[in-house]
Amino acid sequence: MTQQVIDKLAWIALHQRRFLAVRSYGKELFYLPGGKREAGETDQQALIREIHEELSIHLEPSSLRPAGVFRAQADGKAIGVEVQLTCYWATADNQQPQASAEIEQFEWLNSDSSDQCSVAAVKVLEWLIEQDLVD
Ligand SMILES: Nc1nc2c([nH]c(=O)n2[C@H]2C[C@H](O)[C@@H](COP(=O)(O)OP(=O)(O)OP(=O)(O)O)O2)c(=O)[nH]1
Repeated sequence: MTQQVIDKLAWIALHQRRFLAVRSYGKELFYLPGGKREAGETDQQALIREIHEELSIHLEPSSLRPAGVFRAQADGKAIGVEVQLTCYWATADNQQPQASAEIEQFEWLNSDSSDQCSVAAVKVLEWLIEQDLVD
């Protein structure tokens, strides 16, 4: 059996020991913002495009730094289909996030909200707690 992995990029944004999470229309759980590469895109280009589409925020290209890679069961997919989140730190320009495109809601979450997050997002959250970056 071939194992299916959905490869995605994600942005870890922190504010007052909370992390930024988004929920798409029609979905129950919150995700880390980000998405899949399009043909020919670098990680940087894909992440900047996705974050602009989802939150109307422009990430500064030179600020992107790898944070970690996290893999878990993909929300809403058949058992065994996994999502791999290649996560980056990045500085945004001065804008506040605005939910746009497919995003219905964004929230700054902490560990109290892990039951509202996808398994992959919880993995990132657990790592942020270990690093003492989120409460
Ligand atoms: N960006 C992101 N995606 C996540 C997280 N957790 C998680 O399970 N996913 C999953 C949800 C989907 O099963 C999978 C692919 O998401 P997607 O939005 O690119 O794809 P989709 O299957 O919903 O839609 P499509 O693009 O194939 O039309 O990624 C997360 O924290 N962040």
